Amino acid sequence: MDDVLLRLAGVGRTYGDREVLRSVTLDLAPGEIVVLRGDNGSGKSTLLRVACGRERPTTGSVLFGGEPLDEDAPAARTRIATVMDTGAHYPDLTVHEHLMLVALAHGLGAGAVGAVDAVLDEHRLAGHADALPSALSSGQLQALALCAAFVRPHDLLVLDEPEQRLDRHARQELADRLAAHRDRGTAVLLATHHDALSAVADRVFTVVGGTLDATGAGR
Ligand SMILES: Nc1ncnc2c1ncn2[C@@H]1O[C@H](COP(=O)(O)OP(=O)(O)OP(=O)(O)O)[C@@H](O)[C@H]1O
Repeated sequence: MDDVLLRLAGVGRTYGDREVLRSVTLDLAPGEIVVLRGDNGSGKSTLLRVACGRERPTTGSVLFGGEPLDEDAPAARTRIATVMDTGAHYPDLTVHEHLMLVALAHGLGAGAVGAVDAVLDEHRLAGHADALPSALSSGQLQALALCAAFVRPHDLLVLDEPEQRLDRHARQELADRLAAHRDRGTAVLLATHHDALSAVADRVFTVVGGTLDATGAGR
C-alpha cells in the first residue's frame, strides 16, 4: 500500500438516474502525474471531484493514504490541493493578502512571506501583488488560483483544466512546474485538453462515457 497514495476502486457516480462514472479503478503513486483527457461531458470533472473528496462516489471507494477519503477528513484538507475553477475571492483583499491567508492557514508561519513571494514570482504575478481581484485579467485570476494551490503544503494536486485562460508561455511553465513537483514526490491528477500538459504525464487516460480507457501512454 506504501506506493499508492490515492486509490479509486470500482467508483461509480450517478446524478438521479444518470450514470456519469462507471466502475473507475485507478491507483496514483507519490511522484506520479496522471492525465485525464476526453470529450466535453465525458466525466473528467466528476471524477476529479470524487478523487479529491469533494463528492462521494455512489458506488465503490476512494482511499487516500489507505484511509477512506472524505472532504472533512484532516488528510483531505491538509494534503490535497485543488484547482477546480478560479475560485471565490474576497473583493477587499489583495493578491498578496489572499496568498498570505492561505499560507498562514496551512501552517507556514514565519515562512509564509517567502513562500508567497516565490510563488508570485513563478507565476508572473509579483507586479500585481497589491492588486485587488477585480483588477486582474482572467488569466491572472487563474494564475492566482494556481498560486493558492502551490503555496500550501500538498502531497496530491487535483487540477481541472488548469491551463484554462493561460497563454502559451504560462501553459508551458505550468507543465514544467508540475514535472518539478512530481520529481519531488507530489502526485498529480489532472484533466486537460492541452498537449503541453499531457506531455509531462506518466500515464494518460481517456475518459469515455464515464469509464477510463487504459490505452493512454505516458512520457
Ligand atoms: N451535479 C450534477 N448534476 C447532474 N448532472 C451532472 C452534474 N455534474 C455533472 N453532470 C453531468 O455529468 C456529465 C459529466 O460532466 P463532467 O463535468 O464530469 O464532464 P467533463 O468531462 O469534465 O466535461 P468538460 O470537458 O466539458 O469539462 C455531464 O453530462 C454533466 O451534465
